[in-house]
Amino acid sequence: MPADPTAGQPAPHGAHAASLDPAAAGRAPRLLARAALRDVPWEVGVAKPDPAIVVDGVTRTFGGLTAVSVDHLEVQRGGITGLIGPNGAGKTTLFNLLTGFDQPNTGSWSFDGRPLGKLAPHQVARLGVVRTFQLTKALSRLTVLQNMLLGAQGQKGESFLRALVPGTWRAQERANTEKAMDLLTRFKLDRKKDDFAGTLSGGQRKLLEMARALMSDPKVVMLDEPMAGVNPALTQSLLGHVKDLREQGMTVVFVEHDMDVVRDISDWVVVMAAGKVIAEGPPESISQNQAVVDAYLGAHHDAPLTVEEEDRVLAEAEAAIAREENADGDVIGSDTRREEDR
Ligand SMILES: Nc1ncnc2c1ncn2[C@@H]1O[C@H](COP(=O)(O)OP(=O)(O)OP(=O)(O)O)[C@@H](O)[C@H]1O
Repeated sequence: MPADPTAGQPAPHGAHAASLDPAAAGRAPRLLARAALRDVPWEVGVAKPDPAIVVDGVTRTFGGLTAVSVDHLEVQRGGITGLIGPNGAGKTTLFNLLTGFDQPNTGSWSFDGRPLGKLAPHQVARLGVVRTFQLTKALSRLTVLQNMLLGAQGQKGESFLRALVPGTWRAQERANTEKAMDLLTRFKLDRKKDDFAGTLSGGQRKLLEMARALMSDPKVVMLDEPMAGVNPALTQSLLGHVKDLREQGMTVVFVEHDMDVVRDISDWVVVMAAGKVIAEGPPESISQNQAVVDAYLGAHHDAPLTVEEEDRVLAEAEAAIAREENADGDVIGSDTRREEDR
């Protein structure tokens, strides 16, 4: 736990009590984000010094299943927040709700103090919150460049009056194309600009989707499993791009299953299980958290066990076997089970 006297005491929700450490001024955004969160207690629903997104009482049920039930969650501005949890924990559903792709049964949430509930995805995007999808939504029959231009905000050509003044939208179109090409160059997709998106590899599509999300100059970028299905060479490049977003002052929330990736890039980690937030804290706090270990083991662990988890599971199995041996004295039978366990 942090060496902070208030640790263990939940800060009042929505409080902007702590300000950025003045000594941190002039530091890199990564260090600023870490410094801002340094003294935040590792508690579910804890207030952040400068929250960009605040979620209150959001629930979403499908029939009898509660997919999301989040009492209170704050996302620190300018940091990278990793959202993790076993399969079916409610991560994607929460993303869908926060970005207007789904509607909750109850609850509210805001960005920069502005309520976002009931807004359509394009309205949420216009306010500066954009997302990518677990399965990429790049339109295969459009070229890479056309996909990028679809991501641009405020297409002046769409307005009837402006369409009467072609010069206005031509200038806008030129500016958008220039911006798209800059982004494509940054994401090393510029040479593919005229290829159909459908011909790109899985990893290149992920890059395209991230680049397209940036066309609208977002303030918050929500990435749903940006690394899934991406080959190792592109993973490094994608990771670099996610870190870049923070360097440019954006707030990033991303869903990820690979704990090495989560540890590498997150300033803060939020863990969901069965729709609820069950833990939050810096990456180093998460693997020690019993509720998190239990949630993953309960979900039959879709990711490889850590060495500590493996040791714990083996120790528990050995203790159970020893108990059985003591109970019925059937040493030979137990030894057989022991072999099977190995
Ligand atoms: N449209 C839907 N209709 C019915 N049930 C749904 C729907 N969408 C999600 N669910 C259920 O809600 C729960 C949460 O799903 P969700 O996809 O949000 O989990 P997740 O944490 O993103 O999982 P994963 O890591 O596997 O992507 C799951 O039990 C899922 O089956």
